[in-house]
Amino acid sequence: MASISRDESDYDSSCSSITVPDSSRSWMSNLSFGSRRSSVSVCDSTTTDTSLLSSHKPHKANQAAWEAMRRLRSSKGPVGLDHFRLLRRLGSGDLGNVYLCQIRNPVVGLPQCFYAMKVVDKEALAIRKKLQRAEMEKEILGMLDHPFLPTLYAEFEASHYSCLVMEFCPGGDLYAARQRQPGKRFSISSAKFYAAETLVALEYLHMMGIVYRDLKPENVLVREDGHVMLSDFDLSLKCDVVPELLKRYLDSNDKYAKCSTPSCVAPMQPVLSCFSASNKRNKANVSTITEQVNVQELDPELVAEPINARSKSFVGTHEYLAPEVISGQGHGSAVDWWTLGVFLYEMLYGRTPFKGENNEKTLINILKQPLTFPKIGISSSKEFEEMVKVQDLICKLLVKNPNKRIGSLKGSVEIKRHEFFKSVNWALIRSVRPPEVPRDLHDKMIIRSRSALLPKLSKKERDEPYQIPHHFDYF
Ligand SMILES: Nc1ncnc2c1ncn2[C@@H]1O[C@H](COP(=O)(O)OP(=O)(O)OP(=O)(O)O)[C@@H](O)[C@H]1O
Repeated sequence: MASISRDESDYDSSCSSITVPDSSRSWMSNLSFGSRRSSVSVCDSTTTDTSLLSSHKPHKANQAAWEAMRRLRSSKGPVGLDHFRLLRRLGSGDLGNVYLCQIRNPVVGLPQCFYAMKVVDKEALAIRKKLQRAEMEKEILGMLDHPFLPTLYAEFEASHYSCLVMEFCPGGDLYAARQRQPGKRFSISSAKFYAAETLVALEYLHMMGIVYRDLKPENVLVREDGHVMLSDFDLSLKCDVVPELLKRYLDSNDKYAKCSTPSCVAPMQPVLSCFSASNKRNKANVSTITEQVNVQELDPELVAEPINARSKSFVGTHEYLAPEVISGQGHGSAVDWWTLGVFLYEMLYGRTPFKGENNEKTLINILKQPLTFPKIGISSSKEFEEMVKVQDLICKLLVKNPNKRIGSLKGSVEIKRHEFFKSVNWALIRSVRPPEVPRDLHDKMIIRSRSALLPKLSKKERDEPYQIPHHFDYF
């Protein structure tokens, strides 16, 4: 599904108009344009800080694609468009086109690697007041260094185009992968795998102060090794995180209570939080709880997620929007836990839980309709047990009140500890064999060549807007 854009951008202060993306179910028209769902955004203000761009990607240190780029940079200086050969278009979105590419002159001693290059027409985006969204995406990509998130290998300008060179995912996205499953539904074990990896990626983003806000199967790409990579950060919210040690008490009802007394450890680094008002309010509430109950002190836990972040932007994808985003009451990292619930539901049941006849009805359903689960065939008692657990988790993720939603107090740890994920070895999740491995399919000649995975550029596509200017050599 394509994301809805009620959009100026999140990062514009002028926020007045509504932008309808060129594909998918739009907020304005309620028309259905196909199987993809578009993202919406209507703003609040945030600034960008390009000084955060990082050139260190420790987890890529031994990777040929990273090394090739490093050697290219050291032999030729700053990387530019001339150093790449664009092979074909992989896809396009609201901001630009993404191309498959290779380094033009292979680096001696290294295999020829594929990259994905996102090309954004800055002039066109400036007219559509979406330039800051693209800038924010670039800034966020530059910060990331995680196995389930894209690596930004290089970024440069070419004429009025901004180009981001990222890791290429040949396995397509999870929306397309779901369509290939029997009944267009993933098995519980496959859904658990994809949800677990996505949760780990969201956890990292939150610790970096990033609220993703646009989780949906279309934005979860599959790498060559079958592990996932979250893509598309143009709707993400970047804010300051204040890591804190949460001193925990077990009250008489065995519920955790958060301490707000001076005995709590001070933030690890002084940061200006734009959300201090809501911080104060939350802390005041908790303080009342701890004073009233009989408590037993437990080991403190580090919480480094933007739990108290608040944005009033209308962003996301209709079927995935959290109630607090629709109502405009202000939202924070809990929106990602809501979308994780919708994501799990869609993977298991082949549809989203609150989908209405049109976008408006979908939004009303999200706010008002209780959550229900369709009946699906269960073949074993083990599967039944798993279904009960995953339904319990989905119920806890799809709590309409964000303050009562799982993850709202301590972030991802609460979700990781849920019974459904009990069998997941979080530390070794990268070593688990994924449900589908594109590389294996390739090796078995089911897919005869790597290019079979990729759409070819038709002449019409070549002539479309956002095209790279003619003087760039494609092939
Ligand atoms: N790293 C990648 N590897 C393979 N394909 C990719 C990669 N990144 C993006 N794509 C493809 O390109 C398409 C457009 O990419 P992307 O979603 O980042 O663009 P966008 O302009 O930000 O889109 P949106 O309208 O969702 O904001 C995706 O749907 C996907 O099919």
